[in-house]
Amino acid sequence: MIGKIIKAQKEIYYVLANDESYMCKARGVFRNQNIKPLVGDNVEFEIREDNKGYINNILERKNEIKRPNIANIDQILYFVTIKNPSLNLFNIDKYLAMCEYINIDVAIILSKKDLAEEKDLEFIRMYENIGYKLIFIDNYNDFPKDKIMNLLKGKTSAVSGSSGVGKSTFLSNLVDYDIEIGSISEKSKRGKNTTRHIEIFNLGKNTNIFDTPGFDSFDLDFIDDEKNLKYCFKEFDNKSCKFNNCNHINEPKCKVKDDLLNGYISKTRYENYLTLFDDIKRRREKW
Ligand SMILES: Nc1nc2c(ncn2[C@@H]2O[C@H](COP(=O)(O)OP(=O)(O)OP(=O)(O)O)[C@@H](O)[C@H]2O)c(=O)[nH]1
Ligand SMILES: [Zn+2]
Repeated sequence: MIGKIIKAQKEIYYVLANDESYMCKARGVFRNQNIKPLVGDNVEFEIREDNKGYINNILERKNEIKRPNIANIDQILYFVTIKNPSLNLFNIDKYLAMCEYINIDVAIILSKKDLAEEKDLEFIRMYENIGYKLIFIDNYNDFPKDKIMNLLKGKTSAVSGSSGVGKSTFLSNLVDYDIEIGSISEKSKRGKNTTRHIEIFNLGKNTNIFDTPGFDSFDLDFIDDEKNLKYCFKEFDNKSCKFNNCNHINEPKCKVKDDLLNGYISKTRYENYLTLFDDIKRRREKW
């Protein structure tokens, strides 16, 4: 059978297939090859006579991220707030660059919109102009469930963002935590001090969401050469400069700098690009 690992706890993997979940172990051969099945993996498994499940094969991964270590993410919902915690455009641009680099779609969720004033929201609307999906939510008084379900439909999504941006509250608006896992009904043990396992919640046919602790803190160590950063800024036209390897910094006849002067590219985005460029370069040179 083929299914998807929706939860891993110790050495037990819960595999969902045809709306049924099966407890499986990974075959020893994985351990020998130092391969660990991940939550999100699509796998071939079998149920043997003793009613125990065994994962025989892991299907090719579309992608994989660390912290938490999960696989096959179709899209990330990246949570930001204007206040509590306050907006940090540099972190946003860094995060979006990472998503572009590893080629995962990302939608921006502006959470706690009740705490934001209209003028503050302008900064965030800029990302919509660049081409990112953007949804405003208020988890308590104005939760746009239809819009969110529309965004999630048919995909496996993961939630991320800094601590305190409302990720857990968001998930509790979507998911009934009394979920059934095979015959075992489990009350999810969330809360600050409980150890958490990684889990996928099924929200409908082919629609899943990872319940994850978030992975907002990361280094740009994923980009090994600053020359690749320009491809991680969606709105940069990398084809129209005088030099085709233009990094859009000091080169003459640069289309990106023209676009900046004309206001098509935002000043903060461009400045964050320069800072990230230097960070990556400095780290590379230190190696
Ligand atoms: N005003 C307002 N407060 C919210 C909203 N959503 C969540 N909160 C509050 O913000 C605080 C943090 O919410 P959480 O859902 O725990 O945030 P989190 O992103 O899961 O935080 P971590 O678990 O630390 O990663 C809580 O006190 C929530 O009650 C919202 O839409 N508006
Ligand atoms: Zn250029």
